[in-house]
Amino acid sequence: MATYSRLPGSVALITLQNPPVNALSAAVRQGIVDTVQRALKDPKVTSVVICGQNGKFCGGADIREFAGPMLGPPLVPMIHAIEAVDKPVAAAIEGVALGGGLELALGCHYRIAHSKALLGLPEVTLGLLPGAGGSQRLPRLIGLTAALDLITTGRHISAAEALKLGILDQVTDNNVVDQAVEFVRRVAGQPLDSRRLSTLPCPPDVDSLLDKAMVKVRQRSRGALAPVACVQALMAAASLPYTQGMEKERELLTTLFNSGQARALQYAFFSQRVVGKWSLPSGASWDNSAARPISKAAVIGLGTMGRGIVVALALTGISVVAVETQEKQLAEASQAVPAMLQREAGRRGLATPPGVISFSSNLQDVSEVELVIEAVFEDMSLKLQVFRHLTSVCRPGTLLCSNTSGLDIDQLAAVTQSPGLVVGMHFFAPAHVMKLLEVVYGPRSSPEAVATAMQLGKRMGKVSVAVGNCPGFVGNRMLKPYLEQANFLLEEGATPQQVDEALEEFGFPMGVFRMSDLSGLDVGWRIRKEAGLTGPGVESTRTRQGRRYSPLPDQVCEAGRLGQKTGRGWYQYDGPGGRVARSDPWVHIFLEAYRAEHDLVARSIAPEEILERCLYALINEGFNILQDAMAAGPEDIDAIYVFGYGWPRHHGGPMFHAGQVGLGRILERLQHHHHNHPDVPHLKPSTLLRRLVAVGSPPVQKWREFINKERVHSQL
Ligand SMILES: CC/C=C\CC(=O)SCCNC(=O)CCNC(=O)[C@H](O)C(C)(C)COP(=O)(O)OP(=O)(O)OC[C@H]1O[C@@H](n2cnc3c(N)ncnc32)[C@H](O)[C@@H]1OP(=O)(O)O
Repeated sequence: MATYSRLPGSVALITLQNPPVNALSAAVRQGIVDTVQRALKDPKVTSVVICGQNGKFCGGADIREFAGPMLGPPLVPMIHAIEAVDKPVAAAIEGVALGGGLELALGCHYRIAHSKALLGLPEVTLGLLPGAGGSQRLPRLIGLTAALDLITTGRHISAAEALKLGILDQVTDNNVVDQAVEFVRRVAGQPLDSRRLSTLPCPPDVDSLLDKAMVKVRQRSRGALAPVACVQALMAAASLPYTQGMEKERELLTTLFNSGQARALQYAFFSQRVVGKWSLPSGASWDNSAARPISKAAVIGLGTMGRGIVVALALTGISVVAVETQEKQLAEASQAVPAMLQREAGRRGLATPPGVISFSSNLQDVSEVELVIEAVFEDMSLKLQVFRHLTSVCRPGTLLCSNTSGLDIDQLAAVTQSPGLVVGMHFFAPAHVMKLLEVVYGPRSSPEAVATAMQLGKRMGKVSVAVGNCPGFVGNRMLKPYLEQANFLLEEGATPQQVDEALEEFGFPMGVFRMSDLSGLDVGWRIRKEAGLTGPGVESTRTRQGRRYSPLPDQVCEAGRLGQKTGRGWYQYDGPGGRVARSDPWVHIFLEAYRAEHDLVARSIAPEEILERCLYALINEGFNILQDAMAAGPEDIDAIYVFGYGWPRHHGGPMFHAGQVGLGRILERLQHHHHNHPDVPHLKPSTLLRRLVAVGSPPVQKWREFINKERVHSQL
């Protein structure tokens, strides 16, 4: 709703009230329409201020309403009515003015903001465009270049930047409502024509800026509809009168609204919030578990991951003891880390935190910290050694975390004096940049330890997801069948390029083989060696541990082709460290020889089969994970894939995508592929998938409840 009050001196104050962010629900829109009418009719009122309750102007349209039929007054005429008022109307912006919230402010004649306010048009991130006139008013106010940037990236900007761009008329450190009231009193009676943005001319696109932007946007966000529609709306603003521009805006918005992509992106928005409210099968959650405050931490091992973790911690203001026992590595890290910290702080617009990192080669130096993150090589015996040492040097009560990407947390906990204080904190490279953190709880991890790791993740700006302790946890466990299928497809006749192109066309920033070259083929090789699947003494067959196995990646790695770092992998590069992947005749000859050796006849494989085999195998493992209670719900898996594995956000995440494709279809295709490849257990449809199909394929939002019920009745 919106409340109305008349302040002394003939100013009407309209306050939006819809906690927590004053989203423009039907009730709020009705409230605005009614109160604006009231202000218009009241002869004693000479000017109007619109503000939001509880320090937040407005977080935009109410996203929850998008799923149902449109009720209440529509936004566009509501904003037009405000713009048409013949008394000055000012938006008093505190907290946020985002999406429809900023569009509402653009309909006001003046905009005054608090210096800490954030403004933006993030609709593109929800699969939409600023469809309440924002795509037409903003370029009229700040020009095409700046409007293009804000609308196609959806980024939030500070009040200072908004003032510089011309979005705001005034910024204040004081009470913003008081300032806005004073402002409108001052301007009351002045002509308003030039303040009505819809009546101003839009600058023309003289340098084909928008054509160039369209090419860039299509390249950058492969397959995503909203960024393209945003540019089209700006093209309309630049070339058509306002009314026709608005018609185009509405037409584009309708197309986007009805697209699966908008639903996927809105689901992704809510998933991110759902996973923050973690809960464990034991019933532990934020409601009953308190996080410990952490001000001093240590990181053990200063390879690529360890360095990134040090930077991520330091950026939060935590003092970090960075330990590396190899002198050469320590010397390199103590040069590299401060530079990384400075770069990352600059990228985030922060001052470099002074002197919070100390470097050491001595493990004894961690004795005073409250939390340790071990980031040594992915080798269980080495990690056990580190944990034994830590438990003897750290003071009682220190949280011991491992950055393992898939090893058994419980085994590590078992060698410590307080197994309850051991959790996994699985970062993704580069750890100071990537948003995802898997917080891995073992059977003995205490709720307090999980809460502390989740809270620390939040402080570092991560999307932290609590996951159970199983080989590979959630992300890498699902990656295994995906990678496996990609290798099998090579055996059957595909090339690395064909596989990568199909996946990149789907929307992944990089296909599986390009990704493997980037991370290094030795990484996977070592994990397979640890699992007893490859290495000296393992027989070179295509069946290992009772299932089909492809030795292809082992052989490429053993040929010294480790990927980008050696200039050769599944592709060739200009040299070691090269970034541009080119097809390599060596790989094609190697694949032909391999197929001949194993009597495999190459066949032509369609992109559809590539996608089905890779993605459905991965999705199937997601169902197994839910069935095993290693993830609390499909949102957790989807957040992991969107934030950590490059799953295209406009496809929501693997589990959401399964629902979009249709669970019946996924089941049928898995059955088909499993029938053709009975020696591949990952293609055998999971029991949970079968159960969901049997009960009529409920929407993804209902799975959590279904799984819990099935578990109670021991159906899973
Ligand atoms: C016709 C088309 C015209 C307009 C289209 C639009 O306006 S689309 C909406 C554009 N707005 C946005 O994209 C803003 C989305 N919200 C945010 O970015 C953040 O929530 C915000 C406002 C920066 C606040 O962040 P904070 O970290 O403080 O809180 P949190 O994100 O956890 O949100 C708190 C709860 O509010 C819910 N929520 C936030 N925004 C909206 C919204 N626009 N509609 C509905 N609900 C919203 C959010 O889900 C949280 O709910 P909870 O139940 O507590 O999880």
